[in-house]
Amino acid sequence: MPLVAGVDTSTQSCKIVVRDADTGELVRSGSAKHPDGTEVHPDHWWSAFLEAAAAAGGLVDVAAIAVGGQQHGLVALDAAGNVVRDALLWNDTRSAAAAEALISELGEGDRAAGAQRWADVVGSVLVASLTVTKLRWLRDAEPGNAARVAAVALPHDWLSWRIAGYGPQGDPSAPLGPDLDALFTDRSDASGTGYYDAQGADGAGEYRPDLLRLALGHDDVVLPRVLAPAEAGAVAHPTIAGSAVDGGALIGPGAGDNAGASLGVGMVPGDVAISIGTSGVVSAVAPRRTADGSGAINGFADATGNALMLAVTLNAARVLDAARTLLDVDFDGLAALALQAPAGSDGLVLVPYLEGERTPNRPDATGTLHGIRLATSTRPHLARAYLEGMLCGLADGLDALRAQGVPIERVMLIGGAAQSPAVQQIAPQVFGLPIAIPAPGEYVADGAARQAAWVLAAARGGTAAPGGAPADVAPPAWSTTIATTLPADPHPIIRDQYAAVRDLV
Ligand SMILES: Nc1ncnc2c1ncn2[C@@H]1O[C@H](COP(=O)(O)OP(=O)(O)O)[C@@H](O)[C@H]1O
Ligand SMILES: O=C(CO)[C@@H](O)[C@H](O)COP(=O)(O)O
Repeated sequence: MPLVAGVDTSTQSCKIVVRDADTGELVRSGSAKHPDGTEVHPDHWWSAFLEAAAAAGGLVDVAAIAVGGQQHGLVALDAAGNVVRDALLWNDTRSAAAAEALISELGEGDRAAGAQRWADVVGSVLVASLTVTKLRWLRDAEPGNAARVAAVALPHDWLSWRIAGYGPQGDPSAPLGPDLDALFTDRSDASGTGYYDAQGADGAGEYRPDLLRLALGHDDVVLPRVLAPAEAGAVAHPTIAGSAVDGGALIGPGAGDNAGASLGVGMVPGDVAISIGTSGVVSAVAPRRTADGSGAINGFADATGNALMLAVTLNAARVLDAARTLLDVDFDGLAALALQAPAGSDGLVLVPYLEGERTPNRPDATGTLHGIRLATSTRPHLARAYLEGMLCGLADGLDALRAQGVPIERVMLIGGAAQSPAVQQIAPQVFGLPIAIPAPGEYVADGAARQAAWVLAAARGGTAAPGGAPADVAPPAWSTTIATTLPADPHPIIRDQYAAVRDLV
């Protein structure tokens, strides 16, 4: 019974699951919080990882480990392996103007042409979330830091590198030192940078140094090696994981968190996952990505060789956190209040752009509460309006997927807020579709663990560690338990009144 570990270094926390590689059975788990904010020193991710590993009973006995993580965050390293500044996260909107500038430059002044060109080349129209826009912001706002950039990594790449024992020069927790060439990543996270074409080089994927140079002003930069789906990138340093296992613990390529979740719940074409975590994500796998010039759909890669289409909102679980603070209730209290008000909340509508918005691209927008009257000035109406507004943003994402011709046969609801009974009751009303809710779990970490088991199987098959994913070793067939299936319960009024207000913002 070999054990594998999966890590989710997400926006709000680090979660680790240890599973049986053969059966997928959960053996133990742990988690630790990340600090708030859209700008974070990566050392916090490292200490949260160590704390979560300790809470999970340690990692000495795992034979393989893989890391899923929040996408897009800019981890810019200097030649000594130090970060040149705190990492700018996916939900930091300061690079919105940089995104517009890069779009215009690729379109030679024609925004629509530029937007389509970015979508054609890297799968996505640029918004402030994407790493490439943060590099342009750095070039313009902090030229000294931009000049010092010797490598650009993403949160999951950086954490995998640290687990392998690399890190800043002189740091006792990084015995192998700052070898930048040892950085590695996978297609899914690389595809969210804005300088990686997941379908280029005859489908194998390739970096676009020309786009990196356009953004940063130089391309004298190490980029993490992009591994094949079941390829080991390194062996974990024995002080961190695998010391009790022959040969040490293999480190898998890892994944962007949404690709990790897709692997964790076992998504196939026709499945759509709606994740309500810090981000709201509507995602679907497909054989090839679309190139949506409207920008609503990001054409990323998944962790198995397919494409992963995503519509992402900045305002999801934290909208509900804000409602809890406002109404001074806990999770159950918020759900109970929301379910006391009728569908449509008697016309009270929240457009929930509490942190600006990414889809639609309104980085500077603020939220709006519309339709407030004496009769709707109640705690239940307010609670329900917050829930409905947040879900309407995701329903727009579903429409955008449909508009790209992505088939929607089964919808699964995941992420922290999917556990809310009010979300579970109101989501089928807003989406108008039946919804499957997997048993509560950490699906990004589970996907990473499944990848680790895949890497282990491939290595034992003798063909994939390191050097390439063998076509003959499939991901282990772990099953996902669907805890609840909810029938469609369409209440069109909710989306109709939201649509009437959304564009007034
Ligand atoms: N029962 C619940 N009702 C509503 N929100 C919840 C509930 N449980 C957790 N959450 C919210 O889910 C979020 C964390 O979800 P998660 O998917 O772990 O996020 P992330 O991966 O972005 O860190 C937090 O904002 C938390 O408040
Ligand atoms: O920006 C995206 C995807 O494009 C987000 O999904 C981030 O990857 C953050 O994820 P969570 O921490 O909310 O899970």
